[in-house]
Amino acid sequence: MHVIVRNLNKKFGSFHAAKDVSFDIKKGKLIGLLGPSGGGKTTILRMLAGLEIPCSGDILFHGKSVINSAPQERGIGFVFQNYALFRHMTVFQNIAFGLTIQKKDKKTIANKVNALLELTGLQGLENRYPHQLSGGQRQRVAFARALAPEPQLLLLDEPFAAIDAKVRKELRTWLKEMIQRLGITSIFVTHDQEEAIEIADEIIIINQGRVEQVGTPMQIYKHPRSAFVANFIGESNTIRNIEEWKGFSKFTGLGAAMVRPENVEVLTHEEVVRADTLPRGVVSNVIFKGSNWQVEVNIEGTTVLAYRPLEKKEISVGEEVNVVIHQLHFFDEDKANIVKTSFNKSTHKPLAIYI
Ligand SMILES: Nc1ncnc2c1ncn2[C@@H]1O[C@H](COP(=O)(O)OP(=O)(O)OP(=O)(O)O)[C@@H](O)[C@H]1O
Repeated sequence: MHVIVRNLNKKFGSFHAAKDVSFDIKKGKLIGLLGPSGGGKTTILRMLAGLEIPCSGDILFHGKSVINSAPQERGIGFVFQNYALFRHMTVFQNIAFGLTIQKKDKKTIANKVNALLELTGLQGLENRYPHQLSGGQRQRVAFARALAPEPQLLLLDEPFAAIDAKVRKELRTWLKEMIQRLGITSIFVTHDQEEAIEIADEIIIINQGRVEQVGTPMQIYKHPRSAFVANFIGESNTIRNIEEWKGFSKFTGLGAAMVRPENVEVLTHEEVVRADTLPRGVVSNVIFKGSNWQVEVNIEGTTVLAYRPLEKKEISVGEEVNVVIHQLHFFDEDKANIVKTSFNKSTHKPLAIYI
């Protein structure tokens, strides 16, 4: 189902929980609504489901407004974080619930439930009650139950929040494959950036009731539109005084710079060609991360995180080093600027290129 959300507003008393929220979701996409706690993600999901009435704005499914449609008329499946299975019903009865409500005949129900048991890998567990299942199995039942009435849109509210880390990872991959296979448009709420990056086709970043940015995980990581997004997605360094660093005096007046650790190169005394043209600092921490070293360097009072390849010489705390900043982000009210630096190989003199 193609979903269009236009200028949705929701107030709870004087509190503005959703502010002019707009986005489009193409059919079959898996979308992550990502943002800090209290940002308004669940409120947006509930408005899509018809469980919360917006103060203004519109929601279109297949190009038709559903703003006045009741939840049961919207063709939506729901999966919540706390399973919300019926405790007194077996797995079979839980999955069959929506079909029973629709008054489908017994044979149709049995066929559908059996197909879903197979799809979700729950065969053999159909006669168990929820308390006889693991957290991961319960969440699969919740998923199968939501799918049974063949919804056109699946809404998942923190579906993995109550599940331990290892099973959670497995379930994420499972869910992504399942949704791809079924081609059902799905929106899931999470405040876990890793989860969103791993499984979403597109991410909608929500903060303080507003859409901060919409894009693929890669687009958002590489081109964050605001300092908030840059800090929320991935690791980043905020450098407030970069104009005081050697070679960066031309960046006066641009405000804080944001730099990703992979764009900071640490050079030891032996590796540097012209130390006098580059910022200089002292290594304050080194952590072995399996695939690289995480190095923290104190430069002009700011601690900067950098990644250092394992094939390079090991660095020690207290060592004096130089750093090359390959890319920086600066944010204005309504504009994001990326600055790539190109270095003269023999002098290391930075030449700024704005892109
Ligand atoms: N029924 C309500 N009455 C009053 N305030 C509400 C109501 N529902 C939500 N809110 C407020 O709206 C804001 C957004 O809540 P919402 O649950 O949508 O955020 P969220 O991003 O989903 O957060 P979380 O990740 O913690 O679930 C919060 O400040 C919340 O307290």
